[in-house]
Amino acid sequence: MSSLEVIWSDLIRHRQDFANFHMREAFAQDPNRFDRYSTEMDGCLTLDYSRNRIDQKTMMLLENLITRAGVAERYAQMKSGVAINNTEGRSVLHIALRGSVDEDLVVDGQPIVADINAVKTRLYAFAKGVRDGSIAAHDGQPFTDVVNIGIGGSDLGPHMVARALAAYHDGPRVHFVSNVDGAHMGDTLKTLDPARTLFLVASKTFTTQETMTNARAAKLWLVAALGEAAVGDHFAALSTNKDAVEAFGIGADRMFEFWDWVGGRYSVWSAIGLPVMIAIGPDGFESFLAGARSMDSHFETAPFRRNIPMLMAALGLWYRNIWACSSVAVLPYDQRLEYFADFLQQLDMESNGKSVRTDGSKVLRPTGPVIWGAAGTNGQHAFYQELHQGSDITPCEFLIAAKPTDADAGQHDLLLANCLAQVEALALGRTAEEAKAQLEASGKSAQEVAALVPHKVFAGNRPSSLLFYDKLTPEMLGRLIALYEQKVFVQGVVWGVNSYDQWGVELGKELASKLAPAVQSGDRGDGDPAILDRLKAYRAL
Ligand SMILES: O=P(O)(O)OC[C@H]1O[C@](O)(CO)[C@@H](O)[C@@H]1O
Repeated sequence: MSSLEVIWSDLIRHRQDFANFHMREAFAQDPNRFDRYSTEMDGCLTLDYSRNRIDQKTMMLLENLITRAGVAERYAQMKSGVAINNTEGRSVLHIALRGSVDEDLVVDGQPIVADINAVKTRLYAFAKGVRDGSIAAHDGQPFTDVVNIGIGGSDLGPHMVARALAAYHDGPRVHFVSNVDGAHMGDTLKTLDPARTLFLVASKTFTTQETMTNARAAKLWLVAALGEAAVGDHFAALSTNKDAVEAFGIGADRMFEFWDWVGGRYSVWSAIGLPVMIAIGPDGFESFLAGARSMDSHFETAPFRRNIPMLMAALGLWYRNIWACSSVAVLPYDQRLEYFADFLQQLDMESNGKSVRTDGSKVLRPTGPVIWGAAGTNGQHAFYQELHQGSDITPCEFLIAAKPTDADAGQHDLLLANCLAQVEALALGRTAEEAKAQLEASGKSAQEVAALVPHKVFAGNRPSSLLFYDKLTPEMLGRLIALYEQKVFVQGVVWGVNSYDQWGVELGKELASKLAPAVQSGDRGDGDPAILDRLKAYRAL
């Protein structure tokens, strides 16, 4: 058995030590449990993981697992430009976009830091121009609205970030259209004036069916109102595919490139961040990058028990592989992080939702869990019932700021109280005695008490971690995203998968492209007859 498998076996055996574990007793017996199982970074971000089914031995075994899996070695390879995305023969260097690699790093013969800086200079100049009106619409007047057309990594990152940083917007309004459902574009355009609207076509490949269809729809809408001559002024492209951008009719001066070594779901730090640059300005974007850079350096240098991404990855492995938890709930108590779980869904599930290892052999144990969640307190009134009393155990990751971004009328105190109450309730639960006492105090008869007690008992002992941050600034958001990117990296290395390809998305894309002409023309073509017959039936409706 390999040394890694020995640690896995130790972890499986160690689970039995928790047969009688309850967080209630763990806290009662150890007044220092919070100090023992929490850590902070730069005085602005704390991870409290004390409400988990863990003890010192768990943490020691998980640290061994991560060390033996070669996480540090893999990260060194990633940083030096080794093509760790082996199925696509690509380096993985999104960390370079935030300045976390050597200045003189050369990839495929190119000094990439110089390339990054050159494109960033152009992006910032463009963003500034759009913001101050020096880059104007066809009629010479400033743009008031910017529509980003993209999907997946070319939408989720910038959309989530733009929403999260709403308090810092001082540029034109930004909108995001992703779905090929015409209602998405239609509803967005209804609110806009073509003369004042700039479109950013965001697509790494510039071939994605949804994005190209939506981009053509936007072009038709614009041309119908302003004429063909306006297209050059009202469109820009964010892509790695120069030829396709030119073929669409967007000039080289309006194309902002990025590179094959930036994965779609890791691309918000690149030209794909242009809508954010326009909304909050280049200085704000620099802070966003700086936050991510500080998380990268923390990840590389902090010892395991103080390393926030490592600890979160370790806990995820513990629950996924030893406790067979199939999902993780991400619960930001921050309305502006309402798209955070959607973003993490792609980041985590497209990265680690894999069944084969980098060498093509089958994975040995379950990999990436389902990631889901919603902003608190709304989630409390939707799915928390299941979190507290459902038959599955779902580890929860809570996020909350110490301070609100805007002054409020005391709402933030209530938000914080709700968040802490949930964390507490999940961990401690409510015993039958407590439920009984409460019911008796409310004047219920003995019969009613007996009938209600089973429903009022909360088992507790439900795991959660809490990320407590100072304030949702661009800098903090950069830290949080990089934290999750690094967490996903660590788990991918331990499972032995390639976290940077996404072949699982391809089959559906291929079939949709094949079926599209048949749907459009009604012709059976060479598609699956069963599907085509069903299409005919739909059409007849
Ligand atoms: O930026 P593109 O090339 O349009 O791709 C969009 C998205 O499509 C995917 O390939 C699959 O959803 C993602 O990895 C990517 O972020």
